[in-house]
Amino acid sequence: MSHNNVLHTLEGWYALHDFRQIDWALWKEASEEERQAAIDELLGLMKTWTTHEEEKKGSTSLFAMLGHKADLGFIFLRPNLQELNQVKTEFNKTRFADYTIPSTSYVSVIELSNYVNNPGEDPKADPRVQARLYPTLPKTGHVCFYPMNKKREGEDNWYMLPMEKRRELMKSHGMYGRKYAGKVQQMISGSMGMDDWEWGVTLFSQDPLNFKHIVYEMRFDEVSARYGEFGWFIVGNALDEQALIDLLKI
Ligand code: VOV
Repeated sequence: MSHNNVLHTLEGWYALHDFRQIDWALWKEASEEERQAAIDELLGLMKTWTTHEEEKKGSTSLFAMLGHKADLGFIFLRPNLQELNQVKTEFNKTRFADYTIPSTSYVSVIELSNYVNNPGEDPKADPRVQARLYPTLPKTGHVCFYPMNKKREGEDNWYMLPMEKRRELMKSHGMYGRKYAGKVQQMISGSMGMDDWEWGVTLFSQDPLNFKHIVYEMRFDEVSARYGEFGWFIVGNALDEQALIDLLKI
C-alpha cells in the first residue's frame, strides 16, 4: 500500500564503507618476507577490483583515514548484497586482513530522492541519473563520510511535513549544494533498514577544506539547520597502489 506522502526513491549500487585499523604491532613483528607476501596478495586482489570497475560491475576506492577511528577505509559499490558481502569476505581471507581490525562499517544503497524530478519522465533513462546511481568512485583527492538522520521531534518532524514543503526545502538544499559544483562530488546513500542511521553522506574533493566549508554552510540551510541530525565524521586521503605500498613500508 502506498501513501501519498511517501517519496518514490531511485536506488543504484549497494555500498559498503569498511573502516579498518592496522594492527601496527603485529605488522612490525612480521618478517619482511611475510609482509611482502601479504602486500603482493592484497595488490592482486585490488587488480581484480579494478577489472570489475572497468567492466562497470561496481566500483571500489581505498583511502588512508585520519584520526584514531581508522587507518584504512574501503568503499565498495556492488549491484547486490551478495556481491557486496563477497568482496568483504574476499578481503577477510587475505593475509593482510589478519593485520587489520575492523573499526566500523556502514551498509547502504545509493539513492536519489527524486524530489526535483519532472513528472512523466523515466529518470533512470537519463545518463546523468545513471552516472549518479552507478558511479565510478574517485581515485584521487580526499573523502569525507558521515551518517545522518532527518529529525522526528515534536514540531520538527521531517516525516510529518507535507510533500510540497519537503520538496521546497530540498530545492533550497540543492541550491546550497550547487555552489559547490565542480568542487565537491556528493554520494547520498539510503540506509533505512540496513544500518543505524537513515543516510550515509560521502563527499569527495581535491581540497579537504571544501568539506569544512560545505558542511558549515549547509548548517544554515533549513533542511540541515532544523532537521539534520549527524553521526560521526571521518576524513581520508585517496590511496593508489604506490601510496599504499609507502604507507605499509616499515
Ligand atoms: C555537492 C553538493 C550537494 C548537492 C548539489 C546536493 C543536492 C541534492 C539534491 C538535489 C537532493 C534531492 C534529490 C536527490 O538527488 O536525491 C539531495 C538529497 C539529499 N542530500 Fe544533498 N546535495 C549536496 C550535498 C549534500 C550534503 C553535504 C549533505 C549532508 C547534509 C549536511 O548538512 O551536512 C546532503 C544530504 C542530502 C540528503 C540526506 C539527501 C536525501 C534527503 C531526502 O530526504 O531524501 N547533501 N541533495
